[in-house]
Amino acid sequence: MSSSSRRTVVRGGLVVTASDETCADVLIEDGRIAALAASGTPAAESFTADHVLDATGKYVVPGGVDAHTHMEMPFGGTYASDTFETGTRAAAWGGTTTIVDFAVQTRGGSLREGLDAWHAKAEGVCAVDYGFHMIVSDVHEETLKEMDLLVAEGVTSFKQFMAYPGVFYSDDGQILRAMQRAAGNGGLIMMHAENGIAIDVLVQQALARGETAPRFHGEVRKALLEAEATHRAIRLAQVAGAPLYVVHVSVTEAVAELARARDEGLPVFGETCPQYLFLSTDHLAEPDFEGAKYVCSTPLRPREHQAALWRGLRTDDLQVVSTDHCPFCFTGQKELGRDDFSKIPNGLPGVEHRMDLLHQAVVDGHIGRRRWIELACAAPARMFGLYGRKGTIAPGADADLVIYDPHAEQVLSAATHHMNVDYSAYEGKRITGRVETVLSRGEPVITERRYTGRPGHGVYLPRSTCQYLN
Ligand SMILES: NC(=O)NCCC(=O)O
Ligand SMILES: [Zn+2]
Ligand SMILES: [Zn+2]
Repeated sequence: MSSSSRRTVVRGGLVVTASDETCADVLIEDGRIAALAASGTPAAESFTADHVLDATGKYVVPGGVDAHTHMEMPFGGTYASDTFETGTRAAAWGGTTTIVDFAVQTRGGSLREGLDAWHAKAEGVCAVDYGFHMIVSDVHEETLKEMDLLVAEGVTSFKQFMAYPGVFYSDDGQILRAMQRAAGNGGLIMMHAENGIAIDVLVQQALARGETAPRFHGEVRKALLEAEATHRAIRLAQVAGAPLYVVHVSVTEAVAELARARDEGLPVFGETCPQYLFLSTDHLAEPDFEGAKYVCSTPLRPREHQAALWRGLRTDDLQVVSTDHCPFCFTGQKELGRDDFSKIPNGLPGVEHRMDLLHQAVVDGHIGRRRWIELACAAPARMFGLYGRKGTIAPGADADLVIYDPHAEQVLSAATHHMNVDYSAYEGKRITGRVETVLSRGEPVITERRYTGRPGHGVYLPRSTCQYLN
């Protein structure tokens, strides 16, 4: 049966959105949410459907929106090991029904070529819906004009890098010019804020001292150099009159920069990722090259930084939790840097675990239940122009729903995850809570812990501009 003729009712769950918690039945029609009514009331009893899903004792939450993934991303001479097919399937297993991935402009290439290449990778294979940001790694007059065209067609956010000289790096002039363009066309600049020029000096000095192990990746990428770059990005955006979204914030000092800017009234936003909330430099320091599994940039930090990140998430100095999912297998990929940490491909797998890890944060008392949904669903949808359709449960929204069992116990492991990568960054971690059933536009993608989706169900999502600024 196609989604256009399917009527489904989800009965008896606690419907949790970023703003409300109500025991309600949810009626789905033509792939969208048609109505909600308090469970047990005549209005709810009047919902008739071909399919009834019993959510008694469970939560019914919006499908997660992961606004930071890198499927098949080229890095360090290899490619992220999840394809759009495997990565979106793993996302679905974890209750994420929308990803926004990063199309890459190669140096010397146009934005259009990069975007076309990413469309070709994703089209017809995704299990859940997807949109694109654009990585701008070669700012010049043509690129700037192309930014306008992309915003008009629904690619409304652009990532720039203050890190990775010679690869994705932009200097301050290039950043300022892109920000000025975004100020004019409504785009949102997403910034990888680390001082890559200074870091490269420290990398060479460390290697010259024979410091080749994974833990030195964390030591050379200093907290101060993230804070400095965050400060510089904020002030460049201020000069340009542009909004700014800082990705993968990992240190106390960077949160402070964001908080100060927001107190000044600047349209500045921040994202962190589960790895900075749950993992630390202890993992990077694991012996026998095991630390390579945890090499990502910004790097994992000493545990002391986690309190500031949690506080930022509670006080709204940080608005979004995304995964920065960028998996590389330990065997054959992370191993490229066995003798030189700077050759370890940067990135961690995580798209499958974000909803669960943030639910664990609810259980642990770091955040409340509605804040969980705000950070994982509503805020990323709003930030990247998808809210209304994605990120909430309300009449007219896409019926992207998760039936979530808050009492189930699970242990995260490479043996049971669905990401195409040979290790888990969270191996052995116990989680209270588990995704049971996932609907994407009313279609069952996960049904009581069985995969019932299909490649090609996921559609491309053109996006509007940032809805925090409207
Ligand atoms: N984060 C990371 O280590 N890899 C992906 C690329 C990026 O986001 O900088
Ligand atoms: Zn980055
Ligand atoms: Zn990233």
